[in-house]
Amino acid sequence: MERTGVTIRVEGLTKHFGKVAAVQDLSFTAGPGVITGFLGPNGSGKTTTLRCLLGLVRPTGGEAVIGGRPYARLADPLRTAGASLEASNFHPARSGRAHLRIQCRTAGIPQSRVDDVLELTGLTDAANRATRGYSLGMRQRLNLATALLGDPSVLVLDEPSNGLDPAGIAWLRGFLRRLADEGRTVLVSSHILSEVQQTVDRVVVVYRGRGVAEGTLGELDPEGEGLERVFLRLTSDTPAEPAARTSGREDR
Ligand SMILES: Nc1ncnc2c1ncn2[C@@H]1O[C@H](COP(=O)(O)OP(=O)(O)OP(=O)(O)O)[C@@H](O)[C@H]1O
Repeated sequence: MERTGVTIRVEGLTKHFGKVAAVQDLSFTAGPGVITGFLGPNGSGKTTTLRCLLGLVRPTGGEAVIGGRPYARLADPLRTAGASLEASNFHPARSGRAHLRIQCRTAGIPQSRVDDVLELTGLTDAANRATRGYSLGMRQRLNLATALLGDPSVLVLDEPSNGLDPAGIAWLRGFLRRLADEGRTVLVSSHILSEVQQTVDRVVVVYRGRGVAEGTLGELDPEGEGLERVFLRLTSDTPAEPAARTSGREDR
């Protein structure tokens, strides 16, 4: 299917929760056909940024837009951007299939998509089981299936590998690659660079709410010192990076 690329753009994004500066003047882009890793340690503002992008949290300043518009002003939001944020609370007695059917009905998406996304995410065999019996990995797959219902051009996935076993992580890698190869924009958050280094093309690294690096993996590690070391250096209090040195402190 021919897709027109849709770019994610975050510009000067700032979000304060009371005295906590969760995100501070963060700017980056994520473009079509590319998997962008959004990386940072716990509490560095990743989820808050993704929530701003999806219109779930109102920024204190700056903007986060999809195809030039805030999520709330997209003409066809579910067909433009699909999201999976943290492990959702599915109704425990409802089957995966029933959950997806309800989502379709609510969003005006044809029910025929349910079987498509079950197949795509490898959940067909478990589709009629109640979600209370789903493992964390199966819940992640159901989250992904839900995000894909509208066949969106943009996918925003918060820690999608959480709960997946090694085979599941390998599957996710190939799956995200296919989605990007179809021309979609894929933004994936993670705690650890080494975890996603085989999956992503580019990374945006945040620390204490601020952007500290953006580029391809090669650009981030020109000296070949190892991505794990680069990540730890960028996201520690060692005064190596100006952005890290000037960032505010907040408590979890
Ligand atoms: N609703 C909220 N109210 C108050 N503080 C919040 C709220 N949401 C997030 N924070 C704070 O903002 C900071 C950034 O949190 P956020 O969840 O965005 O980080 P994260 O990088 O996604 O972390 P993790 O990897 O642990 O999920 C943290 O200090 C967190 O405690």
